Amino acid sequence: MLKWGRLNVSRAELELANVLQAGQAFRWMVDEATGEYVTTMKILDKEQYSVVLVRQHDDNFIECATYDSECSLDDVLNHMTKYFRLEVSVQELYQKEWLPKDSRFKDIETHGIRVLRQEPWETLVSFICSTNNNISRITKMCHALCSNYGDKIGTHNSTDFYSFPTSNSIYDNATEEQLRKLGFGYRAKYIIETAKKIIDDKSEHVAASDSEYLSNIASSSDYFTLREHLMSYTGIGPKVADCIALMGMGRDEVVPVDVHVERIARRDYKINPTNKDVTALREEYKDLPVTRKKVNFQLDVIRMKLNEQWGPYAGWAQGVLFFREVGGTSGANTKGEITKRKHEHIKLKTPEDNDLGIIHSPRRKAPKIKVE
Ligand SMILES: Nc1nc2[nH]c(O)nc2c(=O)[nH]1
Repeated sequence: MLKWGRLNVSRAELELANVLQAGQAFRWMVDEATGEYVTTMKILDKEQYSVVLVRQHDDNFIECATYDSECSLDDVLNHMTKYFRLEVSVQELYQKEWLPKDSRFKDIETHGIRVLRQEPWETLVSFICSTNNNISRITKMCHALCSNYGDKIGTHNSTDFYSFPTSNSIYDNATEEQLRKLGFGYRAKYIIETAKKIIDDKSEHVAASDSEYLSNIASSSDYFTLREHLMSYTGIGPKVADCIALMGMGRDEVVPVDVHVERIARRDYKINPTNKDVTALREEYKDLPVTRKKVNFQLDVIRMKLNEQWGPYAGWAQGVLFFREVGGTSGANTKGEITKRKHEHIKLKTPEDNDLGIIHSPRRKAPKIKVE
């Protein structure tokens, strides 16, 4: 029998549907009959994964539970408080940080969007999968990694749930050919090479796990050193590195810039990087060889200017605008299907160029894609 515990949080601060399956996290499955979201995670600092459930049947609280009898309800609630970053009030950020600095926020609702604090290793691999990809396919890849190379942790309503595989498990068991067959395309090579490099890095730094190693790097590095390090892995460019820093390492000020954010910056903020801006950045990065090679200087000027515009939680402001810009999302359900759907409470827009491929017309019927 599951025991559910409550976390007091309003829908304005957290709307599960808009946060768990909208481009930040890719392993939550929704049970459409009950509205419960299910995944596996390492509760607090436990080594093992547990099956975790969350639901939101009230406007003022969410409920959380686990099948893991070794975890107390308090452990689950403490863990989920950290995962959802409930110490941060988005309403307060909106009123005190964003609105005073940026009058455009007058017309912007936050829709219960907040930035998650996910496991660094899982975030890193998920965002390697996100390159030139859409949410359906990223979700499918993350589930395929877990069911092929992770450990079975438990079952909920006849659906099996797996751990996210370690770098060792991926490197020892996966081949590039297998990953290609599972639908990873050119990212197959990136994942295997990154797993290998993390294994080498971990052994050099005596870290117990992939995430511990990455957390140590994050906590001892400033933003530029961290990004330089993340971009030293195959398949990680500046946008992916920034997503990992923001959503997997708690770097709240970081603004990932992709086509959507570039469009917002140029269209709504009239940010058009000049040669002078670019030259200044080139000078700043002269001792960062990976950054110099991988960064797109124009986009990096945009990153910097949006960071200045929105302040210490600029990454959260990006999350709100990113969500608004892309308009729709996709997520897995516990029947093993991935379905497209519109965001909660917002109107859909017309798609233009969209590398996440998640804008869709409200009139078009959403296709169902099987998770293998
Ligand atoms: N909030 C954001 N979510 C994302 N998902 C994804 O693939 N990119 C982004 C992003 O830039 N922001």
